[in-house]
Amino acid sequence: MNRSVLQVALDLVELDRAITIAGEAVLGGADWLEVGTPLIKSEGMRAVSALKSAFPDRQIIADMKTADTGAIEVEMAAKSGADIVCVLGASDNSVIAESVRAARKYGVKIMADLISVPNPSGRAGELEQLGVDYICAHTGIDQQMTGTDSLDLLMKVIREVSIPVAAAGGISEKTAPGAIAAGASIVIVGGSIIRSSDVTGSTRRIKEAMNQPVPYAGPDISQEDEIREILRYVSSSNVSDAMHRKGAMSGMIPLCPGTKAVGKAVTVQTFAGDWAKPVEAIDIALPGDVIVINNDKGTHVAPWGELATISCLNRGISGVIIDGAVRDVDDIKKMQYPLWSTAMVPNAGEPKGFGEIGSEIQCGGQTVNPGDWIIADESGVVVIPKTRAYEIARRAKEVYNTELRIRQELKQGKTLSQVMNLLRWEKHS
Ligand SMILES: O=C(CO)[C@H](O)[C@H](O)COP(=O)(O)O
Repeated sequence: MNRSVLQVALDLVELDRAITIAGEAVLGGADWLEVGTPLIKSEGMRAVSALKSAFPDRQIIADMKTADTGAIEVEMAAKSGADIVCVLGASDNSVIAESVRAARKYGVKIMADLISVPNPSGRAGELEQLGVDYICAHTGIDQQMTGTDSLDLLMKVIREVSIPVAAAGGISEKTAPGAIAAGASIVIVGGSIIRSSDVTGSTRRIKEAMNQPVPYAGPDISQEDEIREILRYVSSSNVSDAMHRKGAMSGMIPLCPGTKAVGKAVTVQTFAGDWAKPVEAIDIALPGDVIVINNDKGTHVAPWGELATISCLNRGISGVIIDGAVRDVDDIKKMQYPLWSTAMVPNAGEPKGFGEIGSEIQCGGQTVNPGDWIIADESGVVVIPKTRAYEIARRAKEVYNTELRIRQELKQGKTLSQVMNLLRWEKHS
């Protein structure tokens, strides 16, 4: 292969949307079109034949992820119009050999996907010996969320084979030049194109980036900075979706609607409005943190007010969440400080010094540990366990991007029910 190829992966579940998006991607310069595994599972082989009929001059890749019955699956895909059939590189050699035999018989090519292969560089060489036509160095979507890097895998396998290698897994305009510089002949892009509100523009930008290969220097920000960057633009609702509806506090009212807080939790347990520990937490918290307080169900007396809020502003604390009451509401509203509470009351407590800073607490019905991430906006407050914060932030970004595309389709006149094909996907008992 002389020139690098952009393969757009149509990882969708609706055929009509896949064809529309494929058309937009082709306008932007997509060379090859992949019928993604979710589309094949949802629509079957008719998705392959429909894509081939709609785009007869493009190579159509059927991402079957075949793990058994290689000959049957390759025959089905080939007879439906696929030019290349994707099988799992981790499959037994007998499956690969049968797939290759069937591919030769029906005049199609085999791409072997290295997803989850324990020894990718060794296996890539074996797959070449078994006769596959392309190797795909692929980091799966769930793996990407935990921070696995697809270009690391590409670099491990590229020198092990002489057949063309494809790079796949979260590739974007930023990382595509690195894939080409590392030697990929094919760059496979799904999410960065199909979830874009401007599919044609995103495809064009990735194609242009592929023409300027630059060695990949690894991620340019730390995981913690990436979490903060993502949480600043996604919403608490996006995060709740990413957490399968877990993590939302109940009864939290934003004192200053329109404000947002994002940061790591500094937890405070206090009792009956005792404001000593909440106020001491301001000195312990770092700029960008969020103070999360449990006032042990006391709503008749407030552990927080205006002066504490001024102190928080001065220290750069990102926000305050109180399972309990706040007072001096008018003054805090003037400051437009990000604060959520379950109640308001004028009574102040006493600074007695009971309670604890930095222990596990309950807040709005959720368990919060120090260092857990908090995102709070007008819809409410969501707590993200620190052990999954990177993964959840990246999944929330996927939710956000998916909604960008759906919003675009709504603007074009479709109803939400039509875009989501609700009637088809209703749950059957
Ligand atoms: O095969 C796939 C998932 O199993 C995807 O098609 C592949 O990972 C490319 O999509 P993305 O760019 O979103 O990772």
